[in-house]
Amino acid sequence: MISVKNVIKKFGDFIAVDGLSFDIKPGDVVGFLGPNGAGKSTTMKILTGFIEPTEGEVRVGNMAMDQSRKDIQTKIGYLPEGAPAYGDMTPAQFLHFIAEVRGLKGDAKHARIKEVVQQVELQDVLDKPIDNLSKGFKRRVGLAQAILHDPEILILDEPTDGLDPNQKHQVRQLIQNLSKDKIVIISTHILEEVTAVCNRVMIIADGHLRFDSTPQALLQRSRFYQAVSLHLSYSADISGLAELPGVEDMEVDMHSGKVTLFPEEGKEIVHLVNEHVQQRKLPVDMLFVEQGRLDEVFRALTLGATAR
Ligand SMILES: Nc1ncnc2c1ncn2[C@@H]1O[C@H](COP(=O)(O)OP(=O)(O)OP(=O)(O)O)[C@@H](O)[C@H]1O
Repeated sequence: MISVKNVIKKFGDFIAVDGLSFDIKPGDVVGFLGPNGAGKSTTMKILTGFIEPTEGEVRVGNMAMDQSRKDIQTKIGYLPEGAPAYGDMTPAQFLHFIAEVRGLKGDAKHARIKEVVQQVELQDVLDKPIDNLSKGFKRRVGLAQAILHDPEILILDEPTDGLDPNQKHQVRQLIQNLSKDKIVIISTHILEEVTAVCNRVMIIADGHLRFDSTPQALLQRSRFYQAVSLHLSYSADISGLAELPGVEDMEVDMHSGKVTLFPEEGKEIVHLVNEHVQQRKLPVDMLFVEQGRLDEVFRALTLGATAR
């Protein structure tokens, strides 16, 4: 369990993190979202003991960060922003070095390195200097060092940044395949990543926590949640759709022929809409229930946050 109480971080007069408090329990895979400069990386650095908060307390289990930093850090794997590494080393050398720092030895060390190299697919670049690798491969080296000692807590600052779509998918699978009693905290700008891998979302803006719940609860805040969209192949009288019980609003895009029906809160309208379409023989070639739009909710929650 990670416990954060009233954490404030100031850089001079500037307040980067402003009174954060939350608990994270084993099994939580937290998506940490926020606009640029919101304080995500700063918070992650505080959670790893990499920098100290100006005020407040971080505890991991029964240990306080300011008293047991080294012991806590043995439990944490951390992928910092940009994945710094020793650029003149090869991934093979770097991972051996990190494995030793993490206390792995002998056969166990070799077996674990081999396993991790396969997991993040580094086989082809093991003997090239890290400096010469592409951004995506550098990121994978960073990820490999973070998971090498199979930590209880994994803190990943934009883990899929710079990866191609296949690698993004693979990293998400890797996170999903981690044992279920770990704590994983991932910062990302990719909103869909959160619904793909996380069971909890925290949104910060201006150093404040603006949202802390499930991805589903985030989607439910969207005006589009459970809305029904349909597409007409040619124009027809659709006025009756807006009159259906449970329909609060209707929007029509004349250009594309797309019609969206917004339900009253908590109402499920798809069956009635479908029935109406059949009865009136409306020329509908596509009809689907919207899942909610994360970008819209994110904007609403972080609106007014200053760019920092
Ligand atoms: N060492 C530092 N000295 C001064 N200001 C800092 C320092 N580190 C971070 N900041 C400032 O604190 C604020 C929060 O930065 P942080 O890197 O935590 O944001 P972030 O949410 O991770 O942003 P991004 O999404 O752009 O990575 C920013 O305004 C940043 O410029």
